[in-house]
Amino acid sequence: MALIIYLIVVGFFSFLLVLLRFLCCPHPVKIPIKGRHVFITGGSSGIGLALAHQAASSGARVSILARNLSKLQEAKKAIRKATGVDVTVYSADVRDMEAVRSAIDAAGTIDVLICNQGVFTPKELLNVDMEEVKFTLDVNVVGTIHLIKAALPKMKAAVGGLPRSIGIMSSQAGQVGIYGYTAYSASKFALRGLAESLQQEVISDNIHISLIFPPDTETPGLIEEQKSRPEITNILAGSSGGLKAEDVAEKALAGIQSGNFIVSCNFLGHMLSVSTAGLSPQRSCIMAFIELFSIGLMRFIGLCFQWNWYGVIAKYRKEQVNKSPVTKVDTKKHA
Ligand SMILES: NC(=O)C1=CN([C@@H]2O[C@H](COP(=O)(O)OP(=O)(O)OC[C@H]3O[C@@H](n4cnc5c(N)ncnc54)[C@H](OP(=O)(O)O)[C@@H]3O)[C@@H](O)[C@H]2O)C=CC1
Ligand SMILES: CCCCCCCCCCCCCCCC(=O)[C@@H](N)CO
Repeated sequence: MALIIYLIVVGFFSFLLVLLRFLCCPHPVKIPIKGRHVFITGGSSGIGLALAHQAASSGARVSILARNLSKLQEAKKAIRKATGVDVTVYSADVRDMEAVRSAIDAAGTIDVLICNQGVFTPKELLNVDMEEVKFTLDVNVVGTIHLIKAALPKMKAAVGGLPRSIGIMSSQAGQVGIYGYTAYSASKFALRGLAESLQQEVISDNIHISLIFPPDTETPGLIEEQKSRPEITNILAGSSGGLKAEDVAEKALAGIQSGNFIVSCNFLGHMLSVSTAGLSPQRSCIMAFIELFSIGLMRFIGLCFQWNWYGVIAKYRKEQVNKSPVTKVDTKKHA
């Protein structure tokens, strides 16, 4: 009897795995980077610089793009010193379509395009002026669209041969909204819509999209951000811990090379990705299997996180009210 139950259970799960393997689209793919052209934006600092180092030491031909030429030259020198590889640098602002187009035309066909540039000014929506909101959306979203539009024709035209990839750097704040990230989260969530639609448009050209979701990562950008980040944002963003730029670069490159659509960088990140899987493509039948059986539990854990976060927000609000005598009197008057 026990043997029969065992066989039924094993048979059911094996059948499910085979079914998922058939269902999961697009199918798994491997994207080699050795000897191929990897073009990284924001490659002069933080995560982009770490990506450039690692791509160069994996034997790729690397190009990096950013605005500041002297920072680019510095990065080039550091990468040459560490790896012996000479990267090509392009100075351009991703907000400027013409500048992007001429950099990408000069670079030649790209095998792996990593749109990693990004800006973040954490502030409550009422404290951020429209200039800053538009700047964030322009660099993070419109800039990424400029890059892809400029690179895609040549990537598509290179028919046959090895698969190509477009990596897009989102953030865990592109999977869940976080206090203080109204503009930033809007920009990072936008990249998901872009990535999901684009994957359908380019799959027939053997081009594969990876969307990367890092937690707080030690970079010059984060140091700058932390000078003015609201305390509540610090606490909420801190829920996912922190990583070094090298670790994020390693996860991102591994995810790109495995052709994963969603690339998470730490354990909570994997949980976050399962709980926000939605209708995004899933190439791995094993991951689909895990999602199928754990999404309910992840939703429960997610609700616990929200409970904790709303508690933090309420506590800070109360402290603020207590600190300000005027508000205190006002509250009493209205009670
Ligand atoms: N650090 C973190 O905690 C996290 C970061 N991320 C994301 O990772 C990416 C990289 O972040 P991080 O390494 O911290 O960033 P940094 O601030 O350290 O570096 C940003 C890079 O982008 C370039 N850049 C900025 N604006 C433009 C522009 N308009 N045109 C071209 N290049 C530009 C910068 O060069 P220059 O100024 O010379 O143009 C620089 O090379 C971003 O998309 C960010 O949102 C996601 C999650 C966490
Ligand atoms: C099952 C549920 C699990 C839930 C886990 C939730 C943890 C979410 C934390 C979100 C952190 C956002 C950090 C953004 C970092 C960033 O992009 C800035 N540093 C700007 O660069």
